[in-house]
Amino acid sequence: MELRNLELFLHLADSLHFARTADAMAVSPSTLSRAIQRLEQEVGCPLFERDNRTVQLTPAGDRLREFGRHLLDDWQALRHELRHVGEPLQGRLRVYCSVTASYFLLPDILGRFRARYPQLEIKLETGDPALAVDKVLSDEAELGIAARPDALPGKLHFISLQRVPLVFIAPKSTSPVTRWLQNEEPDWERLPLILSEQGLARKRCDQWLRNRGISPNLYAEVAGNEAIVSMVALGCGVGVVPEAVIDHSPMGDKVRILEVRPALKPFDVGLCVQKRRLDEPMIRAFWETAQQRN
Ligand SMILES: CC(=O)[C@](C)(O)C(=O)O
Repeated sequence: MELRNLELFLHLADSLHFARTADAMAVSPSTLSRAIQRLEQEVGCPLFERDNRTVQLTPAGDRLREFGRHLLDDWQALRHELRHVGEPLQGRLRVYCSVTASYFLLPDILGRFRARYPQLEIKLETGDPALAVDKVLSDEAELGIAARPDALPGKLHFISLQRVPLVFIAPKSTSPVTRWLQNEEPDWERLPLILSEQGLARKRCDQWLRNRGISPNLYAEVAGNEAIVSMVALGCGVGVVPEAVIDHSPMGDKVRILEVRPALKPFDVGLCVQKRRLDEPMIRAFWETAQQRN
């Protein structure tokens, strides 16, 4: 079956008027008649009932019309898809994450992504991971690495990459805070605390303190977890950070994890993107590369 004949047939099935279809499809009336006859031979039955004044579809014609529309739609879609296969994706993708995430979660995804799409430019912004979800929602970044919020905004897609415990840390060496840590139970009301200024870690810690009726002695509020490790290592106080931040900190061996009960709820760290932007080829390509990891 010739696709061109099918196209002529579909037009005629709508117009039910030979001269109009011949005109609209820029063929002579005899070419149109031959095309329809040919299709009728191929399907083995009449597609139209014609008399001198009217043209009507037969039930077989009706079926062929339905089939033909799907076929042509699929064909168009396939052609569109194939035309872009092999074309290298180009453009710029903005990714936002913490410095820590750029050490341990991003290289694996980014490495595979770069190998596949070398033409794409990645613009990486690092900062407080508490801002990652907002950066993505406000279109300041296409992708972000964040701890999964307790209530994930409906507009966001999230893939988990790693579970990361959220822990209290204290300086290893003797420091002014040591005296508040000598008893089995730290003196929570005196102990200087170094916390994130915002975000999930802060929320979980505030909740933990509240549940135990502790009014904390807040020493510093810090943007980004990396600096919390540094301040704790210097002996300024006790902090709360995701464990991965200690593992990748140059000061990591100068702090120790405090066993607390109940433990803080761990982070589910992953990649987020706006659902509505997943149709964009670059974003989709990154997303698929990230997903293949799991
Ligand atoms: C949320 C996140 O990206 C990390 C790895 O936990 C962090 O940097 O704090």
